[in-house]
Amino acid sequence: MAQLMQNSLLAYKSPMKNAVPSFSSTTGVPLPFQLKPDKYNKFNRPNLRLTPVKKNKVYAVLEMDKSAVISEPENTTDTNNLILTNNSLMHPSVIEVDSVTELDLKENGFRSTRRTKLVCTVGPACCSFEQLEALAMGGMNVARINMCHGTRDWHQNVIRNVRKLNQEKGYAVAIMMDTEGSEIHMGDLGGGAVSVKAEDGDVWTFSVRALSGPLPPKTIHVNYEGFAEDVKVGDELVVDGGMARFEVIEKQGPDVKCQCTDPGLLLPRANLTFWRQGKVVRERNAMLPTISSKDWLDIDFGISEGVDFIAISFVKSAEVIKHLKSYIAARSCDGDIGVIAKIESVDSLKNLEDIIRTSDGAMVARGDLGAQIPLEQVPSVQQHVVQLCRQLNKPVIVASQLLESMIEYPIPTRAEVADVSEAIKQRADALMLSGESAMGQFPEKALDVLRSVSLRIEHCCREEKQHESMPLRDIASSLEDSISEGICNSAAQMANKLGVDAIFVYTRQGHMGSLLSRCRPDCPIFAFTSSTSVRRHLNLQWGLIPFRLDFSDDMESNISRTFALLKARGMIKSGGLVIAVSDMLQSIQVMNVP
Ligand SMILES: Nc1ncnc2c1ncn2[C@@H]1O[C@H](COP(=O)(O)OP(=O)(O)O)[C@@H](O)[C@H]1O
Ligand SMILES: C=C(OP(=O)(O)O)C(=O)O
Ligand SMILES: [K+]
Ligand SMILES: [Mg+2]
Repeated sequence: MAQLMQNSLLAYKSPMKNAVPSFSSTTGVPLPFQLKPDKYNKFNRPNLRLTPVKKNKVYAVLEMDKSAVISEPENTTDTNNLILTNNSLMHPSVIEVDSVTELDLKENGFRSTRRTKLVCTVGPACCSFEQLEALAMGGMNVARINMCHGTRDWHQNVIRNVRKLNQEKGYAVAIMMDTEGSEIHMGDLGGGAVSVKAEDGDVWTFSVRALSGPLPPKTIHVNYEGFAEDVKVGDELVVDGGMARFEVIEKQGPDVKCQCTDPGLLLPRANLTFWRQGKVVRERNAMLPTISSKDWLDIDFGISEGVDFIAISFVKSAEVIKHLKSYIAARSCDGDIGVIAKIESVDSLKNLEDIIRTSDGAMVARGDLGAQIPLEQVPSVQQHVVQLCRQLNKPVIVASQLLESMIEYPIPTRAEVADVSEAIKQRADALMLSGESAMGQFPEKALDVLRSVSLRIEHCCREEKQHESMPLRDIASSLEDSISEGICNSAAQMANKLGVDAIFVYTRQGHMGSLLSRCRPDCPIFAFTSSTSVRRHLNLQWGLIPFRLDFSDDMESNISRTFALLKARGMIKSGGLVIAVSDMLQSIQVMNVP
């Protein structure tokens, strides 16, 4: 017995009337089972749909609406048996794509698909399988887990839920693990409180003592041992970039007494910075390793769980990224975990280009960044990082406070919508939700705002031909890379000039896919890869619609097969103009969908 999964596609090869329909794959590997006549007898049965294709050797494609069980033949000489030789039966389908993308392509046509990718931080408000599925349906491309919070068991459960979603529903949601980093932060609040109010004039104790049991009132634990020695009376203590402020009034050994000068809410594990004469103080804490010993354990956990990306907090230099990348290469079996540098400190800005060049992507982590540089500089730093990442062909995420008010309210402020629009106009690869999805009241609504604003703004930019045509630097370091780069740049240029409907890219490692995404062409890019892991990685990049598909070195047959498979599922229509490129055949093909 073999299980035919929902949406399985079978290529139907026997056009003869009343003949035994035989099924084959391009690989032609026979499977050791057959379909009983009564199971397939009538193609108009609700669970089988036959779409004629009449192209090359594929005459039709069968689509399963429901799962079906195929049994071993009772009599192998029975010529009425349907011979299934399609290896795709072992996968959910020949071409793997999730139902949301499929429906979007069917209903809206492929030109109107969303180009900006969406990252959701997973927290208590969205961690169940059903909640994660709702986010995937709402457009989540990447799920981020923040190792600052929660236990490893909790995170493991989230990772498994996302993986199940991908396996069972065809999604390619990537998992990004974000490290805690070793900057100074507060501990959990006493009694499991979600927040406490610091009132104006109140005196609080910030202590580095290991406080066991319930915390005394108005006491906060600080994770960095040198804290009590490094601060001075008169220093300003800023919580979470200004959510509350204190002035250091007295030092008592491990305890630091501080008076609240700006009342506000204290949240568990909020970041702390201390300022002296208008500058962030970087005493010994500047010497703390970027990756703490706890972070290394989390990284080992991430590697063993097979996360797709690891985001490193408070990166100061390219060295740490290099180190982590070689650590991962030595330990992970397929070595395909991308390292994302979080740009959130003064030090990261000093070494920006080196850091980005060494990483597999970057995040403009505006939360902590805004606590380390004057707030009015954050927008220009964001724009600079976004542009630099595009030049260096690294995906970039704009993060933090995009829809902060939606933690509590079902609609965003107009200013938040304007901020989101600006990031979309800058053509960042991805936008990220933090507290909005992790612990807010309206995770799905917040995601929906990002989705609908992205669609709207992208559409406007295309209509008004508003986007800048950024001259792209040459980045290739070998002749082969140079050829790939040239092909992608030209293909994107042609696509814009000819007004093609889509670019198809057959990309084994994802490199050609990302080079095309870097050009930010007017049309969407259908990226076909045989690797499920590459497919997830491509899901962080602007404009790419990643499909999993087995393909051969024969581009002619790859393309006609892709057309047949996509047409059979209504994802493309005859007559559309397509440009195809691949990393096997160094050429650009322009053709109409037959
Ligand atoms: N795994 C988790 N468990 C509990 N709470 C979480 C978790 N992840 C995120 N949160 C909550 O969501 C808020 C926003 O998430 P995030 O921006 O990632 O963290 P932070 O505010 O620490 O920078 C956190 O402050 C925390 O309250
Ligand atoms: C994304 C950020 O990092 P975290 O949420 O881990 O502090 C940030 O600081 O903006
Ligand atoms: K973090
Ligand atoms: Mg941060």
